[in-house]
Amino acid sequence: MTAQIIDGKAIAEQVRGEWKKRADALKAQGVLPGLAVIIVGDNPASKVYVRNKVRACHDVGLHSEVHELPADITEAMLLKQIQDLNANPDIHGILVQLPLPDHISDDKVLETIDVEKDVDGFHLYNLGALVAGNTVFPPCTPYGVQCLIEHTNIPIEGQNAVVVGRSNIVGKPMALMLLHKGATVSICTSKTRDLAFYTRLADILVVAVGRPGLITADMVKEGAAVLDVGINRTDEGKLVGDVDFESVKEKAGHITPVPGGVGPMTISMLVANTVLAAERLSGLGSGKLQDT
Ligand SMILES: Nc1nc(=O)c2c([nH]1)NC[C@@H]1CN(c3ccc(C(=O)N[C@@H](CCC(=O)O)C(=O)O)cc3)C=[N+]21
Repeated sequence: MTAQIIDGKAIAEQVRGEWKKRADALKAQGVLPGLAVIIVGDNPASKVYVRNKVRACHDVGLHSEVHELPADITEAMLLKQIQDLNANPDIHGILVQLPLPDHISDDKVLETIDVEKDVDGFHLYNLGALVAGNTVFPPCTPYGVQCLIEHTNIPIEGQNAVVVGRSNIVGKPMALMLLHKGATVSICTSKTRDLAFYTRLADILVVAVGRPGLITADMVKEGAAVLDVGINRTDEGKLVGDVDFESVKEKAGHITPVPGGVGPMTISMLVANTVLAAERLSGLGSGKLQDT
């Protein structure tokens, strides 16, 4: 079997179009959805991602602003910036780009963001709401993966889903979202004994570890949907995922490429969450997650 390649870029654009309608409705009522992105230091990859986020906001007609802070900023000063944005009525979404320098506590930063403006969904309250099945803001990357699965009409209910990776921002929320949609979910890590035993069970395989070539064709069930969240830069400067794309695409039913798969969707979901936040804070529009 040769897999259908899931065109994340095209689906991301379609999703952006859907959220643009909701943004336009808000704008017609005098509310311009606004996103503030804080970036600390000069990590080149972070700069690329932030640029993509700003461009997506611009495409949908949202306000966005980037606050570039020096790598040696104190934690207290960063927290003060967040508090100012919490209080700013023109800003509906706040995102602090990770990773942060070692002298700053990620936890403290994420807990300082107003829960209602936490468009990353990384605040402990929002993580807890997700666990309880009462999602406020779904974290953008797993939300994007779910959206890709649903747009491709891949069934979730009753299916075996395997998530490789257990981070708070991708693996764990991903597993919970699939669980809420009725999948039977296994969470593995790169250290799982006989990882292939689990991955071969998967009808839906989501990989978010950050290790190129981790998943090879022999580890994949014929016809499975394979969603690759990995982003790794090779020595030659090429971007690759965690899945050995060339071999796995001959066996899977569906597969996402890197680049052009999950990455662009992550950014569309950030746009979605910013519009949602603006609806909720203004009391206009439904403020509801749409079924993707
Ligand atoms: N607070 C926070 N929120 C995040 O959502 C967040 C973060 N920190 N830190 C880093 C990760 C990573 N991430 C990506 C976003 C877009 C692409 C993306 O646009 N990828 C393109 C290629 C981009 C390129 O050329 O490098 C693609 O896959 O086609 C990738 C990765 C968001 N993250």
